[in-house]
Amino acid sequence: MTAQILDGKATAAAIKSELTARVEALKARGITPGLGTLLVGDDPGSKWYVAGKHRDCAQVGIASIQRELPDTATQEEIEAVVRELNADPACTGYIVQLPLPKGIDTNRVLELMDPAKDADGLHPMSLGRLVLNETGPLPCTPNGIVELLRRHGVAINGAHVVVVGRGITVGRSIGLLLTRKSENATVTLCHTGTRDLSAHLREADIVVAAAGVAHIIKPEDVKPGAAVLDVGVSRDENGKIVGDVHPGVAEVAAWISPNPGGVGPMTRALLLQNVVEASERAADHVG
Ligand SMILES: Nc1nc2c(c(=O)[nH]1)N[C@@H](CN(C=O)c1ccc(C(=O)N[C@@H](CCC(=O)O)C(=O)O)cc1)CN2
Repeated sequence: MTAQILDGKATAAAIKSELTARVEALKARGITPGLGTLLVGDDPGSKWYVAGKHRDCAQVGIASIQRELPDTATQEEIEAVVRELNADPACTGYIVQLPLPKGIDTNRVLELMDPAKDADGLHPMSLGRLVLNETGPLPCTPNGIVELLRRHGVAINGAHVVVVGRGITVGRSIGLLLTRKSENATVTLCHTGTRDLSAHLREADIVVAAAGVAHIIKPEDVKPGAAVLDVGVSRDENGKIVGDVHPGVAEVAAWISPNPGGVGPMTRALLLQNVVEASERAADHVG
C-alpha cells in the first residue's frame, strides 16, 4: 500500500479562493482587512514564512503591514511596535512571528496584543476562549490540520490521535480542537518525557508529528491504515527541509501529508481565514 497524499498546497489554494470572495464582499461594505506581521531578527525560515504570508494576502486582496526589528531589539522596543499595531486602524489583525530571540519574554509580548486583533489564535484570551468553547480565532496550524483531514474525508470522530511535541503553536493547542464535540477525537499528547513513544504511536489512527526531530516517526511505529501529518521542520546540510516522518511511513499509512506542501501552506491559509473572520465579526457588530 502507498499512502494517499493530504495535499496541503491544493487545499490551501481552494481555501484562498473562497476567502477572495469573502474579502470582496467585505470591501463592498467599505471594509479592507489588513494583516500586520512583526518579525524580529533575521532567521531565514521565519523571513520566508512571513514573506509567504504577505504573498498570500496579495492573492486574496488583504492589505499588508510589515514591521521588522533587528535581533538585538529589546523587550521594550518589541512592545512599542505591538502598541503601534494595536493602535493602527489599517491593521485589522496581526501576528508576532515566533520564535522571538532568546531573552525576550514571549508571553508578555503576546499578552500585550489587542485580543481583538489576534490573527494567530495564540493570545491568552483566544486560547481561553478555545478552552471554554467560545467563538474566536483558532491557532492556525492545528486548525489547518483539522481542515486538511476534513477536506480529504479522513474520519476524525472517534479517532485516537497521538500528537508528538508540546509546543504552543501545535502540540498543546491541537488537543483542544480535536476533543471538541464537533471533532470528537481522543487525544494523547506525547513529548520528550514520554516513556515508550512507539507503543503510543502504534495505537494511533492519526499521528500529528510536531517534534522537530528528523525522521523520529519510523514505519514500524505506525499502525497500517493510519493518517500521518508531518509538521516537523529540520534542515539538512543543504538547507533542505527534513520532516519528522521517515519516508518509509508512506508504505504503511493510508494518508500522509508531504513536507513541504502539507501542513505549512494550510497554516498560512487558516491565518488569512482568521483575518477575514475577525473583519466579518467586526462588520456584523457595527451593522
Ligand atoms: N506567530 C507564529 N509563528 C509561528 C507559527 C505560527 O503559526 N504563528 N508557526 C510556525 C511557522 N509557520 C508560521 O508562521 C509556518 C511554517 C511553514 C510554512 C510553510 O508554508 N512551509 C512550506 C515550506 C517552506 C520552506 O520551503 O521553507 C511548506 O510546508 O510547504 C508556513 C508558515 C512557527 N512560527
